[in-house]
Amino acid sequence: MSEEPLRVGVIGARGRMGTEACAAVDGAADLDLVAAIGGRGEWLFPLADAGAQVAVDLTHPDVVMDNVRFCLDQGIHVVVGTSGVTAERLDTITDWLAAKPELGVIVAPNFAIGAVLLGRFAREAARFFESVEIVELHHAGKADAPSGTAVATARAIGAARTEAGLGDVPDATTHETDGARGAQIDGVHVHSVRLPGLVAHQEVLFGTTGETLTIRHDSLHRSSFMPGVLAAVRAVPSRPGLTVGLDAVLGLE
Ligand SMILES: NC(=O)C1=CN([C@@H]2O[C@H](COP(=O)(O)OP(=O)(O)OC[C@H]3O[C@@H](n4cnc5c(N)ncnc54)[C@H](OP(=O)(O)O)[C@@H]3O)[C@@H](O)[C@H]2O)C=CC1
Ligand SMILES: O=C(O)C1=N[C@H](C(=O)O)C[C@H](O)C1
Repeated sequence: MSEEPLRVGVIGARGRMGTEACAAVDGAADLDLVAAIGGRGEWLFPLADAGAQVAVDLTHPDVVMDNVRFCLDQGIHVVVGTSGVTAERLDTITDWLAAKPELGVIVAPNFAIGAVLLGRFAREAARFFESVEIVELHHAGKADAPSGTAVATARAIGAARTEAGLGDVPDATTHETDGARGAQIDGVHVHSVRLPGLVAHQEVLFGTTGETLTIRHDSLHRSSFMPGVLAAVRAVPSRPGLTVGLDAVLGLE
């Protein structure tokens, strides 16, 4: 006897990612798209009314935490793709989950397999190079800068550098225009480019004496994110607690 399809709701269904995610869920035989919450001004109650078991949040950093809270209160597992989920916010979600031990939340800064691999390769390379900078390039409609992926990558590199006992990256700049060196996240300079025509791209540039290593990932279409979205949706009911990143979901840990 075949299992009942998993009932899934998408929050931010009118958006670029939400539209694509609704189509992907709709096209999966083992998933049932039971609610599509368009965006601003729409109540989340249809998620609960439709009996959604998993909600996918693809909205905006300003509202993502309220959405997660709502879903957990309603007993719904959550897959968060929205950026802006800081370390402090992750702690808050962990606190919420303590009262709902049967529920799972997966926070995925990037659903694309290439981006997940880039994160792993960058972490591995970090200890061998005295310098590193990140350049992230996105479409002009992106609300946040730097991207959530770049923030996660910078943090992972910063942690790997600390673990390896590396000091600050060498930087002799003493005369600069504001912003010329980008943002600094955990000691890593991060530069954000916004251009119509782009989708989502990231380069990590490592440098040491006599050599550089550049690791680049390009999402050329939002379809690149969909296998990761579906994998997270399928995995979250059997992953109680908080999961950050897709590594474990994709069997990479
Ligand atoms: N993890 C990943 O792999 C990926 C993550 N993302 C992230 O997903 C998020 C969405 O991206 P994208 O689809 O491009 O963005 P869009 O702007 O295209 O869509 C955002 C959606 O969220 C809704 N929304 C925005 N603000 C609010 C609000 N204040 N209250 C309720 N709903 C709101 C919008 O509604 P309305 O139509 O009314 O404005 C819209 O439905 C971003 O944070 C982005 O960084 C994107 C790509 C991949
Ligand atoms: O807004 C986007 O488009 C993307 N957002 C995520 C991020 O902030 O890292 C993931 C990907 O880069 C696309």
